[in-house]
Amino acid sequence: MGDGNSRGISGNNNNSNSNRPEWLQQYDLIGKIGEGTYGLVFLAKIKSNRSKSIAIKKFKQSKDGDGVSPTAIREIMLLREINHENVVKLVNVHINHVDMSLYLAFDYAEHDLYEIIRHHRDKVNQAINPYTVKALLWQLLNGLNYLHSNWIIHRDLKPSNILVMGEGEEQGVVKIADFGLARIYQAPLKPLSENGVVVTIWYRAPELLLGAKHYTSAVDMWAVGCIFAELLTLKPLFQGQEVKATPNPFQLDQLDKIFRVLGHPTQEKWPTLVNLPHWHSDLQHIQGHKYDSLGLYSVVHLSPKSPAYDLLSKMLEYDPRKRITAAQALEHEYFRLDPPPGRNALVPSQPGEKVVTYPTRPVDTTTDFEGTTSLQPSQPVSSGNAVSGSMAGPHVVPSRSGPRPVPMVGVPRMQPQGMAAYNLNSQAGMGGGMNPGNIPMPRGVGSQAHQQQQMRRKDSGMMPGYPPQQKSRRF
Ligand SMILES: Nc1ncnc2c1ncn2[C@@H]1O[C@H](COP(=O)(O)OP(=O)(O)OP(=O)(O)O)[C@@H](O)[C@H]1O
Repeated sequence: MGDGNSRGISGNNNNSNSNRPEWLQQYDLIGKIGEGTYGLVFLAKIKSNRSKSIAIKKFKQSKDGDGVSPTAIREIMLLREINHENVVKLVNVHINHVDMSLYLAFDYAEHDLYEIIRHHRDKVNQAINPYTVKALLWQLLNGLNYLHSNWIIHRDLKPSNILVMGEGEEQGVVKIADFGLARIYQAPLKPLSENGVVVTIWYRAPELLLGAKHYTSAVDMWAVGCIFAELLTLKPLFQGQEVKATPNPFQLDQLDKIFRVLGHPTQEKWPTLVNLPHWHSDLQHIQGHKYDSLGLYSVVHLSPKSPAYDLLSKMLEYDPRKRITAAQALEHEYFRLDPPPGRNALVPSQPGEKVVTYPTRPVDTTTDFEGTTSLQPSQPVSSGNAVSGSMAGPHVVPSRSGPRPVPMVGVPRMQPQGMAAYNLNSQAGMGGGMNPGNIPMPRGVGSQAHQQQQMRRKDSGMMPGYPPQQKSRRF
């Protein structure tokens, strides 16, 4: 760890030369890159290696001010063991012991599927090429197969959680983010959905919507099916409207959207359906209404005989016990046909095919780690401190007066057995204090980025301007 704590979690260890916690001093904060259900995500640079970008996820406190429980910390420590090319690496864990707020530092990825899909739909108005779709899907399944083999169910897979590396050695490599956090969220960190933040239900499996108490890795495969369809059509497959005043987790409109496309689930096809709480409780809407299937193939514009359609329909199988697994999906014929999936998903598959340039992440430089302070852009400083374009995104950060010390007391004494202690000292020097202001930035950039991030959170997916439906194709 950056603080030399071999247990792999940093807390209040202060540098003797400074009253700032050591872990903060490893980073130059660039700005906020996103806001999720549980907190804010920041882009930072490691001071000793400015080509290395880090995404720091700060978990907001719940209204009750609950902190991080030992159980949550144990879960996080386990996540540090996870090591796979298609899963985003958790490189550091920091706890502010004063308010028990939690900071997780991950490897940074420039793109995600939400932005890639949006770029094709709203900017270039053209489908994602078949090779890219296949390579993205294969890598997603590869990472998921690894997580499932390690008994980790993601539970919240959606396009914004599927990251894709930008320029560099790993360009075009998929990284699954936010895995395993659902278990940490459960308690004691309460989701901000209780505070009015929108939580996407579009990728939620029908067994969850119908109140299944025990669920399996099949819930992730349902989400992969929805994402696969969205990569093909550039449009979310099942866009239900979330209703707050409804018995959790029952969402009638979401089920309605699913049933319209796939038809009404039957006990014949899904024998354990009758055991699900909401199948019983809502006789009028769920059992009473008989849906005629629109036909999935007509919605995704695939031939019902195509391997792509075959794979998709196996991912969207109602009965979770019959749904295809990640390991089985990787063996599917779709991946054996031309074009085969590759490591860099963002290169064209055909010679002469146009390379799509995706925009870099907008960075809101007006928000600091506390998530509240408005930073005033001021004098540009020496170019030696400027962030290089490709790594830092299109925007740079305003100067600001100096670091904001986070008081830290007491580190929880964790004794995780057999855990690889990650020593950030090998990557990041500890010299100097946090100095997020040393990077110049044009005025106004931060607020634009903030607006864009807000838009993204509010994006209901019902935006006008979808391109005309793609023609059927077989691949
Ligand atoms: N390691 C990372 N590198 C780059 N961007 C990241 C990284 N992790 C998350 N992000 C981005 O930060 C933003 C917020 O992420 P976060 O996971 O907090 O929320 P979300 O996935 O949008 O929503 P929710 O928390 O409700 O699931 C997203 O745009 C996401 O793509």
